[in-house]
Amino acid sequence: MLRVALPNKGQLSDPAREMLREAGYPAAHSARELVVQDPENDVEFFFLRPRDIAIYVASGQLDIGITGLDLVLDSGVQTETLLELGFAPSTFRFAAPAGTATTVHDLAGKRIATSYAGLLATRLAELGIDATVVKLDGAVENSVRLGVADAVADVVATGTTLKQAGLTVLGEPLLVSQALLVQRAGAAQSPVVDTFVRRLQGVIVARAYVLVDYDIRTELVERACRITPGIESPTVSSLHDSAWSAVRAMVPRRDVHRVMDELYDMGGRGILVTDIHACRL
Ligand SMILES: Nc1ncnc2c1ncn2[C@@H]1O[C@H](COP(=O)(O)OP(=O)(O)OP(=O)(O)O)[C@@H](O)[C@H]1O
Ligand SMILES: O=P(O)(O)OC[C@H]1O[C@H](OP(=O)(O)OP(=O)(O)O)[C@H](O)[C@@H]1O
Ligand SMILES: [Mg+2]
Repeated sequence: MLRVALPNKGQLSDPAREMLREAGYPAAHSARELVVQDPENDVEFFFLRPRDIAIYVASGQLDIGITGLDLVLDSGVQTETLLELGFAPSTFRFAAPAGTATTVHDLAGKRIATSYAGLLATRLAELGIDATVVKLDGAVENSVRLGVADAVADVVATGTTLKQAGLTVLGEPLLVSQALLVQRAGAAQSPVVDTFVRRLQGVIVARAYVLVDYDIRTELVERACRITPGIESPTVSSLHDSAWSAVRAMVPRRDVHRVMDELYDMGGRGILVTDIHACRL
């Protein structure tokens, strides 16, 4: 049975469960449980704190897990990334009250609060900055106002929390992070893991692409296919009126409106866009 670690709370928890539900693992949706069996798929889900997941996976107790890149690096254990999952995008950055520091090197000798002490220590060493790390559990942005630190190193997504705390980012991001599916470094290849990865990959592709169908005059098919090349090659079908053909292709969701405009300008008509619910490429 495949043993999978899932985040039990926090920013990763809901999107991880949603992705697994879309991948055909509805049992993973039972929130607030410690362990959930999914006999149909021969999988056992363990709900764990997000920052502990890399530790369970690296130790070999669990086969694979969903966690964040920042949490993996912070834990200092060795894991292998099987898949970037595309959710919980964030950066890890220094921030300080405006006017108190202009470059990251102004942080030398200062107190920096973080809940990612391992990651921060690594980055400070790489930057050659000698500073005091103040380890906090969360709500790190409050630490400067409350006088326990001079700056913070924290997760920034929209920047709203930093702004509320009156802090300004300093320097470039120390890390760009997102949710990952990880396994133990050096784990042997396993068909059960491969199936799990393929299912999640199917969800990622289904989210990133739409299916576009359109009719085009037959002499324009070649030109139109250059706009919608698809993954392998678009499907071209003949219509009852042989002057026209029908084309079907997968198109990146973010490009779809530009593609529709270009097809329409070229004479494409009956352009239909459909969501993809699941796929295997
Ligand atoms: N506002 C956010 N937007 C997107 N991703 C985020 C955000 N905050 C945290 N993350 C990411 O989510 C993952 C887990 O962080 P989260 O804050 O949920 O866990 P935690 O801090 O260990 O737990 P908790 O906050 O419940 O104590 C990390 O990879 C982090 O980068
Ligand atoms: O840039 P933003 O969109 O404002 O998001 C960033 C905030 O989100 C996370 O907080 P979380 O809700 O996990 O609370 P925590 O600080 O207690 O971990 C993170 O630690 C930041 O505080
Ligand atoms: Mg948090």
